[in-house]
Formats: sequence, structure tokens, C-alpha cells
Amino acid sequence: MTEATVEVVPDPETLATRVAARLLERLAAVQAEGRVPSISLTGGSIAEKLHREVARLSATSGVDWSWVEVWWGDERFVARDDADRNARQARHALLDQVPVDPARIHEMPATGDGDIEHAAAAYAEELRSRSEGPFDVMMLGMGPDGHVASLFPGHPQLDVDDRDAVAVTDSPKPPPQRVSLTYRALNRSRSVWFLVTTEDKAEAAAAAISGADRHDYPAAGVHGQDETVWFLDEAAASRLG
Ligand SMILES: O=C1O[C@H](COP(=O)(O)O)[C@@H](O)[C@H](O)[C@H]1O
Repeated sequence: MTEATVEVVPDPETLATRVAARLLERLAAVQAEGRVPSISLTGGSIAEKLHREVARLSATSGVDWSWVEVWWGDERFVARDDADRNARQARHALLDQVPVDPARIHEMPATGDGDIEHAAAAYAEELRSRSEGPFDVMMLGMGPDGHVASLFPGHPQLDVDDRDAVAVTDSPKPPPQRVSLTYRALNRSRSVWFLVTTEDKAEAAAAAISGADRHDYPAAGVHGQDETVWFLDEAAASRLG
């Protein structure tokens, strides 16, 4: 397990620009090695800003978006065009703005694609059949309760270690039905980047970074194989020791 590093920036806007630039550099570097990079997107409050920045900076980045695999760490199990969908947000702010190959966008199933258990199993199967190794970059938000993807404190999904995706039917944060990657899949990432802003997440960030029990602060259980970086704004970093 790699030691986590922390980068603190003044505010959410600076964080979005910093991470967007870092992501584009990484994508270009992986493509220069002759590999197709794979990234996993997050939802939540910082995602909109990040995705807009990635789209804005893409034109001058040298990244060939037709050669990038796009996955998600979690998704709300609602209709595909519901405003709550993480993928809908990402398409609007980023994926509709860059020439990504639709066949390389691995959106999680929505209502209408079968029941939620089937949805989780289908995504696990898509990962098994379509991914060619670890995620290059796994981007994750974190809730004020320390939840990551849709793994919530004290929930049984935290102990699922025999599959890559699980159904969540009682999320404390609406909407209640979600599909989430498990630790087994999240930790199959070269780089894990946490993107955390605002003061209400400061306590959970400090706990997760200092190695709290993942059952109390689920973000504490996610680590990259090569690096784990916590990008925090000053407010979210305000409780670090
Ligand atoms: O519901 C979710 O919450 C987390 C954190 O979201 P935030 O709005 O508190 O930043 C997010 O990472 C996850 O993808 C999303 O589905």
C-alpha cells in the first residue's frame, strides 16, 4: 500500500484546474507509452467544476480522446436522463465536449435496464470483459460522512470482497438506489485521486487520511497501487493534524 500524499489549494476552482491539468498530463503520458488510458469519473459537487476544466484545457493538451476508456466509480440507479445521474452530468460538462469514442464510455446501467442486482452484476461483467488492467486514474469525491463512491459508513457493501460492483438500496444520501464499485475494484487503480472541498468534509478527510477504520470512514479503505493523492481545498484541509 502506498503512502498517501496531500496537496492543498486555496479553493474548489483552483482544485478543479489543478486536477484537470494533472489528468490531461497523465492521459498524454500513457498514450505516449502506446497504451489506451482508462479513467474512472466521480459524481458529486466537485465533478461539475472538474469536468468543465478538463474540457476547457483539452484542446491544447495533446490528448487523443478517441483513445481513452471512461468508467465510473458509482452511479445513481435512476432513469438514464435523470438529473441525478453522475453520467448525465459528466456527458454534459465533458464527454459531449471532447471527441471520445462512444464505445469507450462505460456508463453504469439505469432503471429500465433490469433490476438493480442485475445492474451491478452487468457492470462487473463489463469490467471483466472490457478493461485491460488497472484503472490509470480513479477520481473520487468524498461525502461529509466519509462515504466514497456509494460505499457508506456501517453498510454491508464495505465487506464485499468477491465481486467488483454492488447494488445499494438504502443509501442515506438520496437517491437511495445506487450501484457502486467495491474496494476490490477501486483498489485496482494505479492512481487514486481524492477531490475534496468545503469545511463540512474536514473531519472526515483528516480521519481517512490518518488511517481510520474504513467501516467508519469508507474513504480510508481506498488506495492506489502507485499513488494515493488527496487534493483538498483549504477548508477541507482545516482539520489535518
Ligand atoms: O453521491 C455521491 O456523493 C459523493 C460525494 O459527493 P459530494 O456532493 O459530497 O461531493 C460522490 O463522490 C459520489 O460519486 C456521488 O454519487
